[in-house]
Amino acid sequence: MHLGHTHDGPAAVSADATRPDGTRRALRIGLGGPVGSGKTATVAALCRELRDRLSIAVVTNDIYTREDADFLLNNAVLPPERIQAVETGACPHTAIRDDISANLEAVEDLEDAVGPLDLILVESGGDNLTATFSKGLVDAQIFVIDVAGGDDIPRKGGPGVTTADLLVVNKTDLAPYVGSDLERMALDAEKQRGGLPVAFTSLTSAEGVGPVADWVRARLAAWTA
Ligand SMILES: Nc1nc2c(ncn2[C@@H]2O[C@H](COP(=O)(O)OP(=O)(O)OP(=O)(O)O)[C@@H](O)[C@H]2O)c(=O)[nH]1
Repeated sequence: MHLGHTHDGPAAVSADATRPDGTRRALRIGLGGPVGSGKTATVAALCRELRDRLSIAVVTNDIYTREDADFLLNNAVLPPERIQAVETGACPHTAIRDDISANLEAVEDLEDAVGPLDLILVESGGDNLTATFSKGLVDAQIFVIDVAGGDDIPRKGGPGVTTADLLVVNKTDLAPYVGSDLERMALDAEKQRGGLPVAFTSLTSAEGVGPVADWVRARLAAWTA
């Protein structure tokens, strides 16, 4: 399936935006990034920020468990029927890039069960810097790294850092404690990404996810335009 997706920013939309019944399907946004960078925390914060105005569902990917889904359920960020867990049983990036069938099924099941939906967030299992989503699964992707992973990660590059539609550098509150230089991270990210956006976040406060929520709103506006 070719979705005609590009990295040109909010104007980029997929070619097959309609469901078999002719209604517009939800915008699908993937969140990937290294283990522990804050993907689940970002998903939870986005749901809290956007759920009053948008119809949202989430697909989580874990290797052998449903820990991320359980975290979202326990924190009641969405009703249980809006959260689906995929157990990848193997390298997490396989399920989001190579054999996306389980994830596609989860996305379509959610749309059938609780649709119509505006937005589906697909959270990848934690992986390394090379994990990216198939464009057959998501319309746009967010790559989440954190300052505690080292301030040289943007400089090192890799497909997540260089090509994700939005790069999130999370846990800025920890920068003074781990000696990370945020300005250097911003400059390196800018150099690596050729103008694609970067958001610095700290999810220790409720409004910390603001820049990511704004970016999602802009994508959604382009999607529904
Ligand atoms: N100090 C601080 N801690 C954070 C922030 N965001 C997330 N955390 C914490 O970092 C830890 C990992 O966050 P998760 O959201 O589970 O990370 P993840 O990327 O989903 O992890 P995996 O799914 O295991 O790959 C948790 O203890 C969070 O509470 C932040 O902005 N600042």
